[in-house]
Amino acid sequence: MDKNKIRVVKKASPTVGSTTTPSKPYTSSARSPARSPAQSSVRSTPQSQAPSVAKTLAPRPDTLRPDIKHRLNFSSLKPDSLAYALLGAGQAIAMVRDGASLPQALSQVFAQSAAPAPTRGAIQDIAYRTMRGVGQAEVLLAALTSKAPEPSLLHGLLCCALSLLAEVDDPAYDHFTTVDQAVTATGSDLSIAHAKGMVNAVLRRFLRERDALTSEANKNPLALWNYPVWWIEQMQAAYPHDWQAILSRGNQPPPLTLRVNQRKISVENYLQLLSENNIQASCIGPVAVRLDKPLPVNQIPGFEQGLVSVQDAAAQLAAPLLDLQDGMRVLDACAAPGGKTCHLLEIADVTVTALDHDAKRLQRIAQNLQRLQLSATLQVGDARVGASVDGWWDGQQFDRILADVPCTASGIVRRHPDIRWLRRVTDTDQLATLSADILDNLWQMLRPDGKLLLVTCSLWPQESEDQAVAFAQRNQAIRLTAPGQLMPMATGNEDRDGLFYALFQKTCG
Ligand SMILES: C[S@@+](CC[C@H](N)C(=O)[O-])C[C@H]1O[C@@H](n2cnc3c(N)ncnc32)[C@H](O)[C@@H]1O
Repeated sequence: MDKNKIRVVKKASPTVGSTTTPSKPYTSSARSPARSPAQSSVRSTPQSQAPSVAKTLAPRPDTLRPDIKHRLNFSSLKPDSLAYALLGAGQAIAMVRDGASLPQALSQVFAQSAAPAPTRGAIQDIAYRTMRGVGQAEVLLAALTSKAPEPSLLHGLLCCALSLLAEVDDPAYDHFTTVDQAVTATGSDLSIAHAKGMVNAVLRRFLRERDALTSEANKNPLALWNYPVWWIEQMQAAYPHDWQAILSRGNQPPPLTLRVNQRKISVENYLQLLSENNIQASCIGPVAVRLDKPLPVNQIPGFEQGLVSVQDAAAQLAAPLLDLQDGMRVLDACAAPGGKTCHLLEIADVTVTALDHDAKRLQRIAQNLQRLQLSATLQVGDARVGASVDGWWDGQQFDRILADVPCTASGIVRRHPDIRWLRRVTDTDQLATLSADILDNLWQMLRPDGKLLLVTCSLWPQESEDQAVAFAQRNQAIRLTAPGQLMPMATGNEDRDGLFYALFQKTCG
């Protein structure tokens, strides 16, 4: 085999880009909260310590710069080469530095290339590996170069190569092959070909001096923890005793956890089906099954037939907390892509309205419902309005409301390692204000004695416990038992993201 060909990556991250794809809309809702109230109804009958470096990771503008829109020229590279994958991953990293989410960036890169599936897998894998260590790569790059490499593609490519070279135990790619292929990738694109010599020199020097350079870089918290400094400080303030462990957990690759659809199969029988397909897995929740090794969804037995969905174990707690009875009217108020909507329908014969202000994301609920052969009313609309004349609500109160409100997503960073670089320090308060407006509006839509479940995937108290306390006070809501702040865990069978749950009941009077 050609030594430069992509070999099977040992630690693939197949969950990326799957049904838990992160949400640029979380960000955009914070930045443009004044979206017009809705609109059409879609009915589905479905069926900073080193300032120079910190600056390079500072918040990006929302619009991609022209050099980021640069069309890559893959034509001189073999489609199954590591050089091809490095060029694609480098462009994706450059786009994230410029404000795109990683899944968005990867889909743009894929749209530009005719890469075969294994190369796409490698591009995605390298991009996610890089994202999990991009703070260190940036600090190293600053130490290895006299000025920031330009254009962004060159910077992104160097970050990818350095991240792969920084892997000491069981590296994904042979280090000398990585250097050779990074130089080939540089030479293949006219916009960066001039820097071939520099790339070669920087990467070879890193290999020679790796230990010294890495230990020097790690004196900088940006490199050591791989989070923006404001994020580290916010974590220290919120969790003074275990902030280091929480930050470290966020840099680990996530597991692939499935929710077994009990309408179709029992957990026991599904585990048996996996075993018959030589797939090792364990049960980590009432209907949560974690695969020992993540797999692309099209290789998961029964996925297309709706036996299972991809959903983190902590997220699987939402639907059961609502204490559903057959025949109830349920509003899932921030519903897309519909993970929790579908779970509601799997556990009871309820009538669900799934609302989201993002029509495109709403389509993903329709796809999920269809795969699972479930049915809901899909509604484009703003959860902050609805009780008014021009709102989307028909005026009939709901028995149950699920409010999985937009948030910073600070509890799910292991799945979305790009989020921390896309957030701004002001996002937490902005999103908390937006969510408070949503919650107050939804409360009017709940029947007396009805229950509302607040969910966030945040670790910041402003979005979670503080929000719950303030909401209960404003609305005289009764607070019922719920898990509260669940910290991200990855020990034994406790393997979950960091979510927050607060359950409220409306008084009858
Ligand atoms: C945390 S995600 C929901 C995840 C979903 N519940 C699930 O389990 O798959 C938050 C959702 O809120 C939506 N959203 C944000 N602001 C909104 C608003 N004002 N009205 C309705 N939906 C909104 C976003 O588009 C996003 O899809």
